[in-house]
Amino acid sequence: QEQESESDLQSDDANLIVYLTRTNNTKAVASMIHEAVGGELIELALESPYPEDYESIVSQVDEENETGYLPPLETTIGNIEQYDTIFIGFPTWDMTLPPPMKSFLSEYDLSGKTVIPFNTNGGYGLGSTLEVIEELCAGCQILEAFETKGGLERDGILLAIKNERQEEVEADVLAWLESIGYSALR
Ligand SMILES: Cc1cc2nc3c(=O)[nH]c(=O)nc-3n(C[C@H](O)[C@H](O)[C@H](O)COP(=O)(O)O)c2cc1C
Repeated sequence: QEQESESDLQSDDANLIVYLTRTNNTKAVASMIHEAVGGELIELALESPYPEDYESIVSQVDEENETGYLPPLETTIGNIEQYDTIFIGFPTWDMTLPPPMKSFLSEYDLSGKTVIPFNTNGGYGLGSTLEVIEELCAGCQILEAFETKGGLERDGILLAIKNERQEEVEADVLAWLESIGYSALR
């Protein structure tokens, strides 16, 4: 798999960029970070994918949040100990952290690592995502998060981070990386 060959190529690199995306806005930001800082890029996939239909996913996520259900991940990350820094990317769902990212943080012990959140949302911001990350990530050093407006599936806006918007977000990402102490590799 691509993920494995990437890890071979970049085995010296201690960054992991793991992200969840549905309509590819968060993926666009993940790619920008990857291009800038290198490392391994992994998209989270579920054993049982969410429904395509928007209303159906909204009610499923709502219920998962209420019951605290952690959907099993299909993605496995071998040898997580090798990474010092883990960028975690996610959309805002239901004004909180999406259940699959809760699954990831619950499944892997990231204590002692630097965790760097990044997010896209429909314009309502981070909600309680950072508080949930703090709870699930005891012993992590959590750096300042990146947050930007992506799509708004409710209103039929899917991938919004493209064309001029992509350039705008890229400039913001690079400025943020610099502010948290990363200078871009390229
Ligand atoms: C199930 C679901 C719930 C969402 N809830 C919110 C929300 O509470 N607040 C918000 O600003 N955007 C919300 N959105 C919009 C997404 O955060 C936004 O479109 C984001 O850019 C999607 O990222 P992606 O393209 O990487 O999937 C929601 C989207 C979905 C699919």
